[in-house]
Amino acid sequence: MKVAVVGTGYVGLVTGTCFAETGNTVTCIDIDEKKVESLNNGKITIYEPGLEALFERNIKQNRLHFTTDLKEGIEGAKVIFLALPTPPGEDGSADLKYILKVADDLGPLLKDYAVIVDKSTVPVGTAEKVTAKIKQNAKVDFDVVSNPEFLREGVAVEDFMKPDRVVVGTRSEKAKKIMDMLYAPLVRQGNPVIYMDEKSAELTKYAANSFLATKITFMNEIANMCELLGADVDAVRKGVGTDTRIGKRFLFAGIGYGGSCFPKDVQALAKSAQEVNYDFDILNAVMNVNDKQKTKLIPQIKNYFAGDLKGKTIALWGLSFKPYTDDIREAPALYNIDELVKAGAKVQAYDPEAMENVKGQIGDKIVYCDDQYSALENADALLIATEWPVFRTPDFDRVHSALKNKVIFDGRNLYNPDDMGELGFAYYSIGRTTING
Ligand SMILES: NC(=O)C1=CN([C@@H]2O[C@H](COP(=O)(O)OP(=O)(O)OC[C@H]3O[C@@H](n4cnc5c(N)ncnc54)[C@H](O)[C@@H]3O)[C@@H](O)[C@H]2O)C=CC1
Ligand SMILES: O=C(O)[C@H]1O[C@H](OP(=O)(O)OP(=O)(O)OC[C@H]2O[C@@H](n3ccc(=O)[nH]c3=O)[C@H](O)[C@@H]2O)[C@H](O)[C@@H](O)[C@@H]1O
Repeated sequence: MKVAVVGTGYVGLVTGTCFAETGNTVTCIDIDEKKVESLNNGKITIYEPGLEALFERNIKQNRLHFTTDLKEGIEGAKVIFLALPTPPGEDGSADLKYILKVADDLGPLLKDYAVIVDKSTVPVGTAEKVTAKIKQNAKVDFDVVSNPEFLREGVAVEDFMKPDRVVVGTRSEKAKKIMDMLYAPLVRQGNPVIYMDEKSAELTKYAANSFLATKITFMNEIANMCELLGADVDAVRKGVGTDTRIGKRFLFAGIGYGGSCFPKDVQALAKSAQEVNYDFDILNAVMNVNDKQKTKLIPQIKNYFAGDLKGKTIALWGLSFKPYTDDIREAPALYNIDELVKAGAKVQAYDPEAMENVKGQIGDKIVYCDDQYSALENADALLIATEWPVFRTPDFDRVHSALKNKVIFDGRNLYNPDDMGELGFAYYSIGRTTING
C-alpha cells in the first residue's frame, strides 16, 4: 500500500519506517528542510534504539522516501497520517494549528479517495474539525480517522511493531477495511485493533496517558508518605504491584514524570474538562504533585549544605526525561538545573545521549562532561536524574574518591540504601531510608 506520513518527528519517523518495514511504500513529509535533507542523505534525525537499522534497510529497498513537498509526498497514497505537533497553547489546551494548517493544505491536493489519519494526540472533536477543513476544498471523497499512538520513546520500534492494541476511531466501513489491511502485520499475534467512534478514540489517548501519569503520581505520594512513616516504597511497590488488578508497571517512584506527552496531555485533558464545565479534580492534583516532585531533592541538597549552595559544584547524571532517549522535553533534570543554578551552584552534567539537545536549549548554563566520572571531578555531591543503565553499577570506589562530600542524591532509586551506607556514602533517595553517612 502507498502511505504518506505528514510530520517526520518521533512519531512520524517511527510510523513511516515501521510501515515501510511491513512492505508498504512510504513517503514522509516535513517542512523542516534540514531534517528532510539529513534523512535523504541517510542520516537519521532521532536517537531511537533499533530504528536506524530499519531506516537504512527500507531506504535501500526503495520503500522509504522523504520530501518537503506535500503534493509530491501524498501522490497516490491511500492512507495519509498526520503526525504533527500538538503543543500546549497559552491556556494549556492542545494547539491544533499544525494539524488544521495541513488539513487546509490537503483539501485541494487530494486526487482520489484517501484515509486521513489523526495520529497526533488531539482533543475530542478534532476529527470533525479536520474533516470540515479538508471538505472546504476537496473534490474527492475521503475519511478522517482517529488512530492515536501509544508508543513510548526509547522502545518505540518495539511498541509500534508489537502494540498491546491499536485504537481506530471511525464509522466508515471503507476506512476500516484499509486500516485493517495496514495493521494486520502488527496485530498478528492476537493483540486487537479496537474500533470505536472518532470521539471515543480521541479520548482514549488522553485517558491512557492521564491514567499512567496518575498511577506514577500516586506512587510518588506513597513514597513521600513512606519517608514520613519510615516505610520503604520499593517494598510497597512490590506488595501492591503483584495484585493483577493494579499491575507491576508504572509504579516506580522518582522525581516525577516528564517528557513531551504526559505533562502536556494531562494539562490538555484538564483544559478539555474545564471547557465542558467539569472539575476533573484528580488531574489538577496530579499536576500539582508532579510539579513539586520534580525538584523534591533540592531542599535536601540545600539542607545537606546548611542552606548554602553558593560555590558548590553538583555533578548531575542524566539529562533526558528518561533513559534510551535524547529527548529533554519537560525533563525533571532541567528543573533541577534551574534550581541549583539559581541557588548559586555550578552543575557538571553527563548524559549518554541528551547533551547536544541540552546545550542547544540552555547553552553554557552548565558544564558538559565527557563521561560520568569527569562530571564528578571537584564535585561536592552527585545528583541522579535519569536511570540510564550505565549509572546503575558504577565504579563506586571512583565515585567515592572523586566526590568532595561522599553524598549521593538519587532521584531514580538506583541503589540499595544499606549498600550505599556500607560503601561510605550519605544517600538520599525517594521514599526509602535516608543514609546520613
Ligand atoms: N513523542 C512521542 O513519544 C509520542 C507523541 N505522540 C503525539 O504525536 C504527535 C507528534 O509528536 P512528536 O512526533 O513527538 O513531535 P515532533 O515535534 O517530534 O515532530 C513533529 C514534526 O512535524 C513537523 N511539522 C510541523 N508542521 C508541519 C507541516 N505543516 N508539514 C509537515 N511537517 C510539519 C515538524 O517539523 C516535526 O518534524 C503529538 O501530538 C504527540 O502528542 C503520541 C505518542 C507518542
Ligand atoms: O503519548 C506519548 O507520547 C507517550 O507517553 C508515554 O511515553 P513516554 O513519554 O515516551 O515515556 P514513559 O516511559 O511513559 O515515561 C514518561 C515519564 O514517566 C516517568 N515514569 C515512568 C514510569 C514509572 O514507573 N515512573 C516514572 O516516573 C519516566 O521517568 C518519564 O519521565 C506513554 O507511556 C506512551 O504510551 C505514550 O504513547
